Amino acid sequence: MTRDDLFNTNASIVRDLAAAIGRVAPDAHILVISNPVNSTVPIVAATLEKQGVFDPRRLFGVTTLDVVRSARFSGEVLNKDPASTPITVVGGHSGPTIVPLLSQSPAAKGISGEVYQKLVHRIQYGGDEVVKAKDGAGSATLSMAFAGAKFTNALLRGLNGEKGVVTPTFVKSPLYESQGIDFFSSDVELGPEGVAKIHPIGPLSAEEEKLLEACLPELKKNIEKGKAFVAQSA
Ligand SMILES: NC(=O)C1=CN([C@@H]2O[C@H](COP(=O)(O)OP(=O)(O)OC[C@H]3O[C@@H](n4cnc5c(N)ncnc54)[C@H](O)[C@@H]3O)[C@@H](O)[C@H]2O)C=CC1
Ligand SMILES: O=C([O-])CC(=O)C(=O)O
Repeated sequence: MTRDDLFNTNASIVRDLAAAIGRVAPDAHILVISNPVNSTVPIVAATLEKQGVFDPRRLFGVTTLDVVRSARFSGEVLNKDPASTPITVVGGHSGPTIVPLLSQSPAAKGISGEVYQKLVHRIQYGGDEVVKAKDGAGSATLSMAFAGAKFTNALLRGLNGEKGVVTPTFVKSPLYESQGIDFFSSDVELGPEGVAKIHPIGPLSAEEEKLLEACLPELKKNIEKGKAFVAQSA
């Protein structure tokens, strides 16, 4: 079971929730956790667009668990407290679309070879590992609660006017729009309106260039699938 398999169940639920939000709370900030995030975020956007109330500053796909896993697993490899190994993760939220930028971390940039390959694989497939282990009984409940709270707190700090609150999140983004990929996760500064500034992804290592190459076509498919679902909905 991959996150994309959840599409058939979750797409209509997310669409209907988005339509209700558009009707009764069009100014709400919407934090989407339901999978597949790469498709459900475009579904929310397209639904709100249909209603004429979409504000891209207020819609977020929660990819924080990938950031939490990256810090945790890198910390294990380096034998360091995860708090001291923060990692930016860009792209989307499923397998090959999850691109951890270890080269940008002073602590993790030296990890290489087989250890690097295994670490990246574990970050990309950590969620699937949990889903398999729970064998039909749900997903990463507690760590998602932690990640959801972490992202929500960051957003609330930004909304309250705190400066310099920056974290990766999957938003409507200009970074790869020219390639038909108009949603992307990268570091985003959060401010009084929600999205204040979308940061570029910065310098990549040769390995990360390859990871990004694998990410983009998959992400494009996932986004298009979400949009097509709303276009076909009555
Ligand atoms: N973004 C992320 O990093 C993560 C996303 N997830 C996603 O979060 C979602 C929930 O995961 P779990 O809590 O493990 O699943 P779960 O199966 O334990 O819980 C799903 C809940 O949704 C309720 N539900 C079903 N249909 C509904 C409807 N039409 N309206 C309202 N509620 C409804 C069910 O009664 C159940 O309580 C899944 O889509 C999962 O893939 C989970 C972990 C991490
Ligand atoms: O795959 C799932 O349903 C859960 C998930 O997103 C994760 O743990 O990252």
